[in-house]
Amino acid sequence: MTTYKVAAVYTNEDYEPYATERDTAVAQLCQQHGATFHALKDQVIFAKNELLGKSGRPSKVFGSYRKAWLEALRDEQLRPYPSAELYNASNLTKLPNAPSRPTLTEMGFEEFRQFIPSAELPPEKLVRNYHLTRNTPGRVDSSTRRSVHLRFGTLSVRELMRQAQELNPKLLDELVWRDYFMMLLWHYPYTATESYEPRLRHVPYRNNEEEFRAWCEGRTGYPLVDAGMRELNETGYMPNRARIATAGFLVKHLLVDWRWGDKYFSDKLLDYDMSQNVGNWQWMAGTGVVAAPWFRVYSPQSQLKQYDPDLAYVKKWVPEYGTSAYPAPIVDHKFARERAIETFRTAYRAAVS
Ligand SMILES: Cc1cc2nc3c(=O)[nH]c(=O)nc-3n(C[C@H](O)[C@H](O)[C@H](O)COP(=O)(O)OP(=O)(O)OC[C@H]3O[C@@H](n4cnc5c(N)ncnc54)[C@H](O)[C@@H]3O)c2cc1C
Repeated sequence: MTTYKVAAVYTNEDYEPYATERDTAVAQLCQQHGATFHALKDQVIFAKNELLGKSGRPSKVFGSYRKAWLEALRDEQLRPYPSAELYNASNLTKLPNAPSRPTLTEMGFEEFRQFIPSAELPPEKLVRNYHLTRNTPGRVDSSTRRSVHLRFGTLSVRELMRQAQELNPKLLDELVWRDYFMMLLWHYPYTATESYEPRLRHVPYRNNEEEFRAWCEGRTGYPLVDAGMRELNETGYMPNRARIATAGFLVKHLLVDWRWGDKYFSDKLLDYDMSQNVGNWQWMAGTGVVAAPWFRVYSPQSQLKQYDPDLAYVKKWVPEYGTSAYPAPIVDHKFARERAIETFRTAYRAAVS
């Protein structure tokens, strides 16, 4: 600002609390220097205030939000922006004495070889079958694997939405969830670190560190949970069905605060996105703006039978399953289920009275 005469600053809007604060500070700086500041919509189809309920607040029912989303959708909203054409040498002005762009190493990144799915649109066949395959973590083509690209903007959400709109409404639904959680985080930034549901802010979690470590390392003796955690540790990815199983198990079976799990996922997931992670963790814990009922405790064994009946997923990530090297269950399901319901119920009732 002091070196160049800046007329305007353009950026894409970002809803994370830190980003909101940062952009507010930059906007103020621009104002002080007579430059205009423009934060534009790019990462979502409908921005934070475009689809509010009658009360002027976000709807707390996903079905109502989805209905409004679908009704408001116009073809042009799913058209890709011509950014590749506009971003060319003749459109860019070279600043005299401009500092060179820092390299990734200079920014503190280290090289780490890891599988990254293609940034192209997923194959048509996969998208057509998505509703049939999405809950089978043992298949490599069970879901699109595009979350990391949506996270970093290396695939346009508009293009993926358009493909989903043409080929598979279930996939479109999942992408609408993404818009929804982004909007919720902007309106309720405190939910990044606090339960939305005030009656569940004082659940006496056990937070047993040894059990937490066993969960992190995939040593709980529940194979679907262990497979998910081991895949996460090794690849930085975990299929949605396994995220549900591992998150539910941590909060309900082990009674560990959902924030511990949220933090662990944030350290490990390549597609980590605060709005999606917090939204989903609070959903699983029963504490969110939208949430599964707090008394719902999934059985990890029933989930295994339902979603990995031939053990394809488990065999891939937990090769010692079925041998004496595999640990016994860290806690009995029936006992843990009753303990979780009782703990949550007591906390809930105490907060109400
Ligand atoms: C506890 C927990 C934590 C999660 N943390 C994250 C996270 O940090 N980042 C993240 O992108 N997703 C997160 N998810 C949502 C979901 O698991 C991933 O988006 C999905 O597994 C990514 O794989 P995919 O691209 O193959 O998804 P697909 O099934 O192919 O879905 C396509 C896209 O739809 C969106 N989507 C799918 N499922 C969901 C969902 N449940 N909520 C919101 N959007 C969804 C994602 O953008 C995804 O890339 C989390 C889910 C749970 C249960």
